[in-house]
Amino acid sequence: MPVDLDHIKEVYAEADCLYDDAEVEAAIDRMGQAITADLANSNPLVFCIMNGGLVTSGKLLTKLNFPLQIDYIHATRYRNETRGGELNWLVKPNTEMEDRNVLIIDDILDEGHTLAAIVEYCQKAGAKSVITAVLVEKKHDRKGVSLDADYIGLQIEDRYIFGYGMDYKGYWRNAPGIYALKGH
Ligand SMILES: O=P(O)(O)OC[C@H]1O[C@H](OP(=O)(O)OP(=O)(O)O)[C@H](O)[C@@H]1O
Ligand code: HPA
Repeated sequence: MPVDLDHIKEVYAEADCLYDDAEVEAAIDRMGQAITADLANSNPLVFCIMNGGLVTSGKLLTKLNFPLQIDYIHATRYRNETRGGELNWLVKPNTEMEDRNVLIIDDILDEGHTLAAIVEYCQKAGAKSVITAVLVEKKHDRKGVSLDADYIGLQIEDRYIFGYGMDYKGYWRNAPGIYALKGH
């Protein structure tokens, strides 16, 4: 079904800004400092989880001023909807991770299924350690798995959010802050 761009624009205009650009940047700075303190000598292999993890990965990686390698994984569970379903692996990792310290970067830990499946995949592929960093963690009691990320930028209330990589119907990943849908 074609997307109604007027609706997409209206959603942005009416959304509540939960964290503005400066607040999100400060959170990414803090994550960068913590990760640097812990991983600077561990030669990590960093996986960006596409698509949502793109913006957080790009911004965070420039704060990690030490030797590391980058690859990506493309897995999706929401497929431009506001409710998740089966995890669909579109691109599995290409870089050998046997005996590597793996750092996974994603935008959001919501019900937890996506991150849990990716962590398990990396562990089975022989990673020495699997460390996780998410820009936001959503607080609610609908967690599908019990999984805490190692680095969390911001805590978010239980609303559907977009911006900084997170989408509403495939749009507004580019929004310069974290916004919640009106009434959700
Ligand atoms: O904790 P969960 O409930 O599993 O949700 C978190 C996942 O959902 C989003 O991905 P999505 O499936 O929307 O794909 P996208 O990254 O392309 O937006 C987000 O980027 C996370 O990867
Ligand atoms: O609240 C959300 N917004 C965007 N993408 C998401 N993926 C899981 N939860 C969300």
